Amino acid sequence: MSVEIGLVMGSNSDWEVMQHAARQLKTYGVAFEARVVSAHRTPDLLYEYAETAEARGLQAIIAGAGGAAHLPGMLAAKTTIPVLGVPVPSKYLAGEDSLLSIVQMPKGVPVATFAIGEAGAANAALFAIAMLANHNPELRRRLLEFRETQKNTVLAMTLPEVDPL
Ligand SMILES: Nc1c(C(=O)O)ncn1[C@@H]1O[C@H](COP(=O)(O)O)[C@@H](O)[C@H]1O
Repeated sequence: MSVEIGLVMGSNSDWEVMQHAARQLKTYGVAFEARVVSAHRTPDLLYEYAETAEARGLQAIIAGAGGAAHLPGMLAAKTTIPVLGVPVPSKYLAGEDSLLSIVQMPKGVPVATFAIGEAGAANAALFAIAMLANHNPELRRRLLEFRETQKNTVLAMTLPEVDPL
């Protein structure tokens, strides 16, 4: 199966968070490639990655980065393939810097921005899967199945009794 989703991150230190995207994609059997690409440290590679993405058949790029997280925005600047940005928690500012760097794009260069951390990484993958599911009934069926399981998990939740004061 040809690769459909690009999963890129600014450093291998982002993997602990970004693996949650990889695991979702793998669960749904979506072919993806995981790469380290940095706008700051490997700008030429970033250009090459973005410029070849369409020809290589990528349907979306999930890009995670922390701190001055320019990777998603620079990818979006160089390709019209949808870019889904994941703010990776940073050491000193807990990922608020990453979030603001990714979400505050200038008009005309969109990046779909997700939550900070592993929920954002997992949701970016689920969003990419939902995009693919528009043309893939089996993926649509599996997404609905997942939502049903998730709903039943919540409905089965119980809360502890409390003692009176
Ligand atoms: N934000 C970016 C970019 C970029 O946006 O191009 N390249 C690396 N980084 C981020 O720097 C952080 C620290 O990286 P190191 O752990 O390698 O020092 C990572 O969260 C990475 O995403």
